Amino acid sequence: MSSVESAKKLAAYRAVDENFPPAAKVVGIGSGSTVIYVAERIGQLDNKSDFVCIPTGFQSQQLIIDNGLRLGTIEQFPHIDIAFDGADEVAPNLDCIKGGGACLFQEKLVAAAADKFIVVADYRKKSEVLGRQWTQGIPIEIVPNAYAKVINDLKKLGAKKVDLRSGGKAKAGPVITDNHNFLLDADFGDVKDAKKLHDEIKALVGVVETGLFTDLAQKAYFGEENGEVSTWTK
Ligand SMILES: O=C[C@H](O)[C@H](O)[C@H](O)COP(=O)(O)O
Repeated sequence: MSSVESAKKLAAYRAVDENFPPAAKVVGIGSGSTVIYVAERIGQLDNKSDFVCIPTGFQSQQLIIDNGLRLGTIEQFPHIDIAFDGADEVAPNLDCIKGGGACLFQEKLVAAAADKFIVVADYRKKSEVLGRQWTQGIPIEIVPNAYAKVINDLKKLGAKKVDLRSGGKAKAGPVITDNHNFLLDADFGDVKDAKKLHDEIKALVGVVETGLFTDLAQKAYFGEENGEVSTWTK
């Protein structure tokens, strides 16, 4: 296993071991490559028939099923005890950039419904200022036919570059999210006030949600290159 992969696993296992409430009834499962290990660890619990897991997208749903966990929906269980998720970049105040894997809307829905939101990541995600490590831009989910207007709006707000995320070799044309929307990646450089920028972007007609997660995470676990785990707490 590479050092990055083992860092992800260490962070995920430690986060579950230290935070999973014994009496949990509803648990949010995020998306991405780090959360794979969260689902794996939760799947090793003896009491896994005692709680349901709420996914944040298609991949997350598969993780829940593949690890023998009970699947529920956010419509059935709008109050979540604890949610675990990865991040593309994390600032010391626990503001995050998320959505590198196109799952940001359902991730934010689950995080906002959770009493406790725990971030798991490897050492590359720590950042003094958002926008410095994750340089491809802030992921923004938009209604498809609004893309040209929202690109213009984002440039007026100060974005240096805005890309409509493409499917690359896997799909000609834009990435389609689990909610059948498009994604923009907007490069604002250093993000000094994530809440303010989120509010400005969210106010644009056509924007569904932004990948700026502010005031949501209570603790972040980082797997380090040397095999240790460090934490940041709000
Ligand atoms: O859309 C994807 C999510 O926000 C992921 O949680 C994020 O991209 C981090 O993923 P990974 O754990 O693979 O770095």
